[in-house]
Amino acid sequence: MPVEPLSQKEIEDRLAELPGWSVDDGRLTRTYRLGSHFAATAMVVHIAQVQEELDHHSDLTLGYNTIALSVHTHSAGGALTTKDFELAQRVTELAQGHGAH
Ligand SMILES: C[C@H](O)[C@H](O)[C@H]1CNC2=NC(N)=NC(=O)C2=N1
Repeated sequence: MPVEPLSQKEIEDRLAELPGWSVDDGRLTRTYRLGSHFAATAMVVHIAQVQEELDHHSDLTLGYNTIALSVHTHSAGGALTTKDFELAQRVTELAQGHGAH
């Protein structure tokens, strides 16, 4: 089912509920720092599981002890949609359990 682009106001309202996330070059983004490379890798796997469940996938970059996410909706021509914010919300929820900040 197609998803509609969010308006600027809707994006700002949703962003206000997601501390640490920002819109950069039209993509919803966030970087996390973890305690070790292995901890960061485990969180990447957990995010990948959620992305498969949601059928919505970010560009996910693993560093030494960092993770960077960047997402927009390909099927909406690269706009931001509720699917991007749903993924960000799920990642925010799981981040706490990984000790990510
Ligand atoms: C066929 C499959 O459902 C689509 O290609 C999904 C997969 N993951 C996706 N991820 C993102 N970020 N945008 C999409 O439009 C998208 N579409």
